[in-house]
Amino acid sequence: MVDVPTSASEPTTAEPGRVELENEREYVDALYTRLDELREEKTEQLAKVRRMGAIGSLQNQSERDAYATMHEDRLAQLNAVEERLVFGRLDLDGAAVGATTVETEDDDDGVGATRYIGRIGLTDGEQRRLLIDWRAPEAGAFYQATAFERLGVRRRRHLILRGRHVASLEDDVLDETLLDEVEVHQGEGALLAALTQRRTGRMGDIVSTIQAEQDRIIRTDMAGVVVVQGGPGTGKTAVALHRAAYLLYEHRERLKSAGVLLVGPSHAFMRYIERVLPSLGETGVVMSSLGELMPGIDAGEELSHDVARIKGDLRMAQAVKRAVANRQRLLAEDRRVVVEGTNLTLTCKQVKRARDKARSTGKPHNEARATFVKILVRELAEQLQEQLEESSGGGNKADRAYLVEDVRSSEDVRIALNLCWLPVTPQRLVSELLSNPEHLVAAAPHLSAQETLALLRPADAAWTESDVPLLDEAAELLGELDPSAGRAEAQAAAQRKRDLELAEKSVQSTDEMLAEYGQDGLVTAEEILDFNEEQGPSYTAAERAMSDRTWAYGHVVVDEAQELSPMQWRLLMRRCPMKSFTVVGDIAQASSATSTTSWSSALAPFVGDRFQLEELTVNYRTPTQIAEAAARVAQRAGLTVSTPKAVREGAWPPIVDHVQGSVVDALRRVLPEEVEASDGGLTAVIAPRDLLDAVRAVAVELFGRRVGTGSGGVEQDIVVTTAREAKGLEFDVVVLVEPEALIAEAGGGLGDLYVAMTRATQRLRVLAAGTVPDGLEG
Ligand SMILES: Nc1ncnc2c1ncn2[C@@H]1O[C@H](COP(=O)(O)OP(=O)(O)OP(=O)(O)O)[C@@H](O)[C@H]1O
Repeated sequence: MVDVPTSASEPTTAEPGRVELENEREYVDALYTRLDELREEKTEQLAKVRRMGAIGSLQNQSERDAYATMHEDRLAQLNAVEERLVFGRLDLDGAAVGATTVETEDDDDGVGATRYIGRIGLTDGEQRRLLIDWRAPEAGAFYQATAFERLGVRRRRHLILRGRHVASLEDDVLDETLLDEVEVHQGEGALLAALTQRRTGRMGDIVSTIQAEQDRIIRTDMAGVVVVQGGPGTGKTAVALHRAAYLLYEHRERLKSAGVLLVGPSHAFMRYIERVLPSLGETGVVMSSLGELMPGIDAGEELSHDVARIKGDLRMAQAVKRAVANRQRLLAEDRRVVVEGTNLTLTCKQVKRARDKARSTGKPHNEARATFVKILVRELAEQLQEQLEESSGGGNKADRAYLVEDVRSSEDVRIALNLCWLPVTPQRLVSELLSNPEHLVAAAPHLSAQETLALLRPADAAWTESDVPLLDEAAELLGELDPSAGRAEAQAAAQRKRDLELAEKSVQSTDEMLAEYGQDGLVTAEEILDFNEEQGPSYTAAERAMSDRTWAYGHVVVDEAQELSPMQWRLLMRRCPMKSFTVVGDIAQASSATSTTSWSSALAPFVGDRFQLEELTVNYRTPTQIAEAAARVAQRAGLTVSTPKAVREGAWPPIVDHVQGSVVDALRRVLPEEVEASDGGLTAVIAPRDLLDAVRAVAVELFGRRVGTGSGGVEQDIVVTTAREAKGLEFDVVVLVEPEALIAEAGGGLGDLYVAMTRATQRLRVLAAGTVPDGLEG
C-alpha cells in the first residue's frame, strides 16, 4: 500500500514557496509509486491468465483471451501515462490552501476539496481518489473556471514536471481573498511555455493546457454532427483528438465494441498525429487517411484538380450504379447452348424474366446472381429433361438433380450466363469504367466529352484517393464475390501476427511454470498458436473494423474536413449509420474546387441542417505578424477567412526575398540561414510541385540525410514538401518558394498558399522570382 499524504503537512520553518514545492513533490512521488504498484499488479494478473491459456482446458479459451486483452489494455494505458502523469491541482471552496497544506479529505461529492488532475484516474487501496482523470466531470472546472465564474475554484495550479520530478508550479488564483493568505507561484505561464517549445515533427497532447473554448467542444454530447470551424492554428486537430479520447472515456462500453474512426487528409498527417491518442492512454481508435478507407487499398494523391472534382461529384454514385446495372445484360437474340450433346435454347424472354426476378431480391449484384443463375439453370434443366424424355420416346424418366448438375457444369451455359450476369469485383468494375470509353459514356451520360476524356486512363493505373469512394460505392452495390474471402484474409494476417506475439509471451510463462515443476518447456510459440487457432480467431474491435468495409462505427472524427468531396462524405456517412460525427476544418484552407465551400452545402445532402456549428477563435500556432500577413493575402484575393487572434507576438515579421534569377539558387543561399534560425527545431521548405525535385536536390546537397520528404519527412528536421502535404502540420521555420506558382498550381485557388504561410510557429521566409501576392508585404 502506498502511503499518500492525505492531510496537512506539518508547517516547517523553511521558505514558504519551497515548502509548498516539496509538498507537491511528495504527493507526486506517491502517485508514481501507486502507478508502479498498479503496473506490477496488472503484469502479474496478465502472466497468470497467459499461463492458464497455455495449458488449461479449451473450454474457457475465449474468456481467457478476453481477460488477457483487458489486462493488456489496462497495462498499456498505465505505461502510456508515465510522462506528466499529473499536471494540475484545484483548490475548491472550503479547502485550506495555505502554503503548507495539501488537503485531500473527501468532501460531499466524494472528491477531495483539493483535487489533483492527471492523465488517468488513480485510487488507493481503499478506493480513495488520489488523481482524477482529466475527462471526468469533476475535472471540468480545471479548464472552465475563470475569475468571473469561479465554479467553486479558489486556486488552479499547474504542476510542471521533468520526468517524475516537480520542476515548478504555476498558480492561477481565482479567489482574490487568497492573495493575502498564500504564496503565489508564477512563471511564464503554462500555455506560453507549451507554445514556444521547439517542434518535434510529432504532435503532442495539450491535456494540461486545454483552453475553455476548446474544452467546451471536447465535452459536447456525442449524438449528432458537431462541426468545429476555426482558422489556422486554433487547435482544431488538438480538439478533435482530445474529443475522441473524451468520448472513449465517457461512452467506453458503447465505443469499445463499435469503435471510433479518425480520418485525416494524408499519410504524413496521420503520422504527425499518431502518438497523441496513445499518450492519452487510448489505443483502440482506427486511424485512416482518405486514401485508405477501402480495406486492402492504399490509394495515392489525385494530382489533377479537374479529375478530383469530377469524381467527387455525387452524380458519380449514379454512374457507378448504372455501371453495375449494365453488367446485368439481356440477350440480343435467343442463344443456343449445348449440354451433354443436347442443343438447348436460352431465350431473350427467359433471361429478362430471370434478371427481373434477381433484381427484385434487392440483393447486391454478386449475391443476386445466384438467383439469376438458379432460375435459368432450372429452366434449362427442364428443357433438357423434356428433350431427353422425348428422344427416348417418353419411356425413361430422367433424374432432375443429375440434369441440373449437367446444365450447371456445361461450359456453354457458363459462358452464356456470364455474358449476361458476370460476377465482378469493385476494383474490376471501376477500373473498366474509367478505362473503357464505351462503359464510361454509357454509365455517366452527365459528363461532357471533355470531362469523359479527363477521366479516361489505363486499366492498370494506380488508385487515387478520389477513386476510393467509387470503389466503395461499387462494393456496396456489388456485394462480396465470396462473402467470407477478402475480409477474412486481411483479418487472418493481422490476427496471426498478434497471436504469435501472444504465444511467445505465453511460452515464457509456461516455461517458467514448468520449470517450477522440474520439467522442460518443450512447446514452441508456433505450436501454441496452432493450438489456439483451432478455437477460431478472436479480434479486437479495431482490428475487425479496419478490415471490414461494412463496419458501423460508433463515432467518426474527420480532420481537415474542408477537403472532402461530396462522394467522400457519402462514403463516411455510410461508415456511421448513427451519424455521430466530429467534423473539424477551415473552409478557407480548402485546396481546390473539389473542396467544401460551406459546411451547410457539404452536409446538407446527408444530415440537412441538423449539425451544431462551433467556432475556435484563438490562434495558438502562428505569431501575430505571420498570421496577419496570411490573412491579408487571403482577404485581398477575396477569400473569406476567419481571423483568429494570435496568442503571441513573433520575433520576426515575414521576410520576403525578391529573387533575381533562379529561386533554387536563392534557396541554396538562404536555407542554411533559416536552419540556423530554427535553433535545432524543424524547418520546412514548401514548394510548388514542379520545383519540388530541384528544391529537394538543393536541400540534400546542403544537409544530406537530414532532409526528409513526403510522409516519411516528419522524422527529419528539414522537410521538403508540397503545400497539400503540409496541410495540418507545423514547423518552427517555413521557407516558401514561389508563392504565385502555388496559386497557379491550385487552379487559381488561394487555399494552398494560405495553408503554407500558416505552418510556421516562429519564422516565415518567402522566395519569389515572380510577383509577390498582394498583401504579403503589408
Ligand atoms: N490549449 C492548447 N495548449 C497548448 N497548445 C495548444 C493548445 N491548443 C492548440 N495548441 C497547439 O497549437 C498548434 C496548432 O494546433 P492544431 O494543429 O490543432 O491547430 P489546427 O486548428 O488544426 O490548425 P490548422 O487548421 O492550421 O492545421 C499545435 O501545436 C497545438 O499543439
